Amino acid sequence: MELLAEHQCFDGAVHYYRHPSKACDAPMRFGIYLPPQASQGPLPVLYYLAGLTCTEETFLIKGGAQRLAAELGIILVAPDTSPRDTGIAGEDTDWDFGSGAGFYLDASEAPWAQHYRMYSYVTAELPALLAEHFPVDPQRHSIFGHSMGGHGALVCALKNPDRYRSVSAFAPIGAPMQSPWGEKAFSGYLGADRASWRAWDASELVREHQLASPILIDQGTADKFLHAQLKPELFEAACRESGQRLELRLQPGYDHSYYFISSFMAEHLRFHAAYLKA
Ligand SMILES: N[C@@H](CCC(=O)N[C@@H](CSC=O)C(=O)NCC(=O)O)C(=O)O
Repeated sequence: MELLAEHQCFDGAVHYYRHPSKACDAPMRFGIYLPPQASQGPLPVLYYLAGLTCTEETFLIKGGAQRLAAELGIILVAPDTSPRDTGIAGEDTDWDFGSGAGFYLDASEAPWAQHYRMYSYVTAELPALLAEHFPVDPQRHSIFGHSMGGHGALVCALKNPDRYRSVSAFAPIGAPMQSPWGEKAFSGYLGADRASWRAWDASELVREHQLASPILIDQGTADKFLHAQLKPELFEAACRESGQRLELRLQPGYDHSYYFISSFMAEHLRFHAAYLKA
C-alpha cells in the first residue's frame, strides 16, 4: 500500500492510499479516517460509498463526518467510485458510466468484467486489506452512501445480511432497473438480459433478503434527480411488501448536494453508532 497523503483531523488523521487490487485487476485508491481512539485498540468501521463523478476524497472533504466520528470512535472508510485508467476504450467518455461510475457491482460483460468489480472490492478485498493494516474490529462493520453509492450500500447490505450491522443512504437510486442511470450502467456492465440485473437492484433484493436492523434513508424534496432517477417510492413499496423496516425521511427543500448530505450526516453517524456499539 502506498500512502498518498495524510492530514491531521480532529486529533485523528485522514489518510489516502493507493494499492494493487486483485478484485479490480488495477490500482485502487481509498481514504480512511482514523479517530484518536485508533491508537488504543480495534474500532468499528463505517464504509461510505460515494456517488457518480466522486472520488475517495469527496466524502472526507465535503461530508462533515470526522468531528463526530472522532467523538464516537468510529473509523470511516471511503473507496473510490470505480477503477481508473484501465485502458478500456470509452472508460472516460461519460460521467455516468465507466470511470467514477462503477455502480458497486461485479460486471459480467466484456470489456468491463476484467476490472469493474467494485462489489467484490468493497465487500471482500478492502475489508481484508483494512484488517491487515488498521485497528479495525472485523465484527463491527456498517455501510452508507449517496445516490449511486447509497444504492450500492443497500445492495452490499442486502446481499450480506450478516456482515453489516446497519445500512443507511442519502438520496439513493431506489430501483436502478427503472432509472435511466441504472439502465445505462446495467446494460453496459451486465449485458442485455434484464433477468441478470435483478441481483444488483436493491428493490429486487429486498424482496428476497430482509435485514434485522431498519434501513434509514434521507431524501431531499428539491433534488433535481428525485423523480427521473432516484424514485425512493419504488424502494419503499418493495420494503413494505417484503416486511423490511425502512425509515424514509423526505427533507423539504434539500437538493442532491453535499450541503444536503452534511446537514444530516450526524444523524446517520448516530444511527450507525447505535448498532456498531451494541
Ligand atoms: N455531472 C452531473 C452531476 C453529478 C453529480 O451530481 N454527482 C453527485 C452524485 S450523483 C449520483 O450518484 C455527486 O455527489 N457529486 C459530487 C459533489 O461534490 O456534489 C450533472 O451534470 O448533473
